[in-house]
Amino acid sequence: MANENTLPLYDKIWLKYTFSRVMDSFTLFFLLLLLGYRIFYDRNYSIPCVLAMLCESWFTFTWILTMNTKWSPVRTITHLDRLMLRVSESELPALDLFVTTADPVLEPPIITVNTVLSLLALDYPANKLACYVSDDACSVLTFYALVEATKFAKLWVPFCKKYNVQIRAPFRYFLDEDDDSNRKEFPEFHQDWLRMKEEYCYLKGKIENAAQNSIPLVEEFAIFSNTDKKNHSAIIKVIWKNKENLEDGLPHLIYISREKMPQHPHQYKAGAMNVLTRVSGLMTNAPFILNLDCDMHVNNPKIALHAMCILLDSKGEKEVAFVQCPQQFYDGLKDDPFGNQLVTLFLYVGGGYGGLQGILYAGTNCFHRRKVIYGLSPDNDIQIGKKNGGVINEMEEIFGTSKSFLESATYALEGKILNLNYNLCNSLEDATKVASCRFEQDTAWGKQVGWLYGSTSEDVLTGLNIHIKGWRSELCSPDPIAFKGCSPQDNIINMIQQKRWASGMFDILVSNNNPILGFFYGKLQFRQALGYFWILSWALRSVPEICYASLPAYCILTNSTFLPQKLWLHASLFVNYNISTLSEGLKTGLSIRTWWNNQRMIRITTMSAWFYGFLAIILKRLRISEPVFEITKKNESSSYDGRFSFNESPIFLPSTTILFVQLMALFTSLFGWEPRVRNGLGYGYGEVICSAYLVACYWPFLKGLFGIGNHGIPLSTIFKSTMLSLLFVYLCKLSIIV
Ligand SMILES: O=c1ccn([C@@H]2O[C@H](COP(=O)(O)OP(=O)(O)O[C@H]3O[C@H](CO)[C@@H](O)[C@H](O)[C@H]3O)[C@@H](O)[C@H]2O)c(=O)[nH]1
Ligand SMILES: [Mn+2]
Repeated sequence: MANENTLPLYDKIWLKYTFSRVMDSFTLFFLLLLLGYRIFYDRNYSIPCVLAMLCESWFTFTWILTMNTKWSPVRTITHLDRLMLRVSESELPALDLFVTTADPVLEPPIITVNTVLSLLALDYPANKLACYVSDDACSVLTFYALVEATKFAKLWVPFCKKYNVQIRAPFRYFLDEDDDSNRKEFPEFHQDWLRMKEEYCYLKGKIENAAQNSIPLVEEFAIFSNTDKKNHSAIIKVIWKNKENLEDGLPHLIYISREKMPQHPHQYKAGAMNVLTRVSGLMTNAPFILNLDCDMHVNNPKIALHAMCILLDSKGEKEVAFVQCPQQFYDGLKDDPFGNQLVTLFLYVGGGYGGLQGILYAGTNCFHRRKVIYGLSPDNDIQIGKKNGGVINEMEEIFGTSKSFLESATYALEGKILNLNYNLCNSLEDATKVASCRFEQDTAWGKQVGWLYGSTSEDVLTGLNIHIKGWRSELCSPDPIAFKGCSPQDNIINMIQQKRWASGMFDILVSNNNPILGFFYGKLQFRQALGYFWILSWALRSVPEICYASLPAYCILTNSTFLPQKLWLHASLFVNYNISTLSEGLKTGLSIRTWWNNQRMIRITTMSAWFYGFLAIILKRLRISEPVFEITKKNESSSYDGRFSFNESPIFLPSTTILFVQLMALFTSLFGWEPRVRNGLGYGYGEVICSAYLVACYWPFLKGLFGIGNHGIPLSTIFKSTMLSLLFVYLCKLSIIV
C-alpha cells in the first residue's frame, strides 16, 4: 500500500459525458454538411445566401471552439483527511483574505459585513488568517459597519465553531427559523441561537441607523471628514488585531481605502487588488491569497482546507497557480428568467477547462499564490528582469520603491515563510506609501505583476497571463458549494454586467495579451488558447448573430430565400442542438422552463449586451471613449418577480428593433404583401418559422410593448426602434430595385 504521505491530496476524475459528446459531434456534423451542401450542391450565390453562409461558417468555427472547451471535462476531488495527516493545524500556511467593495449604495455595507464575518469564521487557524477590506468608495459607513461587525464577530465566530454552523454569513444563516441540528447534543444551543440572532439584528439595526443618520466624524471616524471619494489620501486602519496570535481567536481585520486623485486613473478593481496585495505584503505577507467580491460569502467553512489540498499537493505545488471555485448564487429566481445563474456554464464549460490547462480566473472565489501574482513562472524565474542577488534596482523597477515592500516581496518570491508576526501597526506608514496613487508609476504593477490593467475583465486577463507563463489552475467544487453570491436581480443589471464582460474580454482579444500570441510566444497550450478564444470572442458573436437574425425578415420582405431548398439540414441541426442543450440542463437538474429561458436569454444577450460590448471596444480603439467598470447592484435578498424591466437605455434598442422587424415580416407574409418573386426562389416555410422563433425568443419584449411602468418599453425606445425597422424595410425594398 502506498505510504500515507505520498498519496496525492487531490485527484482529478475525467468525466464521461458520452451523450453530450455524441450530440455535440452531430451538431458539428450537420453544420459541416450544411456548409458543404451550400458550396457544392446548392450553389445559390444570392446576397442572402452568401451572407447566411458566412454567418454559418462563423457558427461552425465557434462550435468547434465550444466543443474543444467542453470535450474533456474533469472534476477535482480533494482529500481533507490526507491533508490533516500530512500537516498539523499549526503547520498550515498563512492565508490573506481580500474583499473589495466600491459603493455603499450599490453594495450595501451589510452585505460586505456578512462576507467578512463568514471569512473570519473560516475553519482555519485564526492566527494564519488576515482579512483585508478594500473600500473604493472611502465610505465611513462601510468602515463603521466593519467596526461594529468586529464586536459581533467576537460572539459569532466562537458560536459557529462550537456548533459547527454550516453557513457562516448570518444573513443567510438566520433565514432558517431555528437550526435544530445541535438540539440534542447541546441543551444550551437554543439559548445561544436566540442570543446570536438578537445580536445580529442589533448589528443590522445599528448599520441601518447609521446609513440614515450620518455618523459623527469624531475619534476613529475623524479621518473621514473632508474626504471625497474621488480625491482623498490613503486610509488604512487596523480594525482588529489578533494580538496574542491565538489559533482560535479572531483573525486580523484591516480596512483600506487607497489614495485617489482625479487625474490618476485608478484602474477599478484591478487597482484595488494591487493595493491589497502590497499592503498585505507589508503586514502579513501570506503565501496564499483568497479574494472575494463583497457579495460572495463563504458557504463551505472548510473551503480553505480544500483549496490547500490542491495548492500543497506535491504536484499542485509545482504546477498549479490558482484554485478557482465556481460562482454560484443565492436566491436565484425561479426558472432563471434572466439566464444569469450560469449553472451549466460552470459545470460543462468550467469543468471542460479543467481538462485543459485549467479553469479561468473568474475574479472572485479564487485562491492565488502570492509569488505567482508577483510574476514568478513555474520554472522559478521572474521574467521581467532576472532576479539574482543584489539586483535591487531591477526589483525596484518592477515593484516600486518601498524598501520594506521589496524585502517582503523577496521573501514571497523565494517562498520563505517569514515569521514576521509583523507588528501590523508599525507597518502603517509604509502601507500608506504603497497605497498611494503615484506608487505604481514606472513600475511593472498592472503590466507584468499583480492584477493586470487595461480590461474591465481584469480577472480573465490576469488569469490568462498566468497561464501564458505555463502555470495550470484547478477548479475546486466541494459539496456544499464553496461560496455564494448575489446575481444581478433584474434584466437591466444583467445586461450591464454582460456588456462589461463581453467588452472586457474582447478588449483582451485585440490586445497584445491575446491567447494566439500566448500560444506562439508563451506557454499557453493550444487547446487552452482555443478555449480562451471561445470566451474572449463573445462580443464578436453579436455581429453574425444580428446579421443572421435579420435574414429571415429580409427574405420575407423581399421574397427571396437564404435557406437551401432542402430544409431538413437546418431542421436537423436545430432539433439536435436543442435536444443536446436540453439534456444537459435536465441532467444538471434544471427545469425545461429554465432551459428555455437560458436559450432565449443567450440570444437576447448576444444581440444586445454583447453587441454593445463590441461597439465599446471599437470606440476604445478609435480613442473615442474609454469603457468604464459599472458596478453590479447587489441585494441582501431578492424582491424581484422575474418580469422584465425596461428603461430608456439604448441597450434595449437592438432587441426591440429585431422584434419589430420580425413582426413586420410576419405580417407581410400573413397578408401576402410581399413583392413578386423576381429571379430564383421566393421565401418559404423556413423563413417564416425562423422569424416566428425569433419572436418567441423576444417574447418578453413583445409583452414589454404593452407593459406599464418599468415593465413597459419606454415610448422613446419604441419610437427609435420603429424608425430603425422602417429604415430596414426601406433598405430591403431598395435592394429589390437595384
Ligand atoms: O472600481 C472598482 C470597481 C469594482 N470593484 C469591486 O469589484 C468587484 C466586482 O464588481 P461587480 O460589480 O460585483 O461585478 P461582477 O460583474 O459581479 O463581477 C464579476 O466580473 C468582474 C469583472 O468584470 C470581476 O472582477 C468579478 O470578480 C466577477 O465576480 C466588487 O467587489 C466591487 O466592489 C472595486 O473594488 N473597485
Ligand atoms: Mn458580483
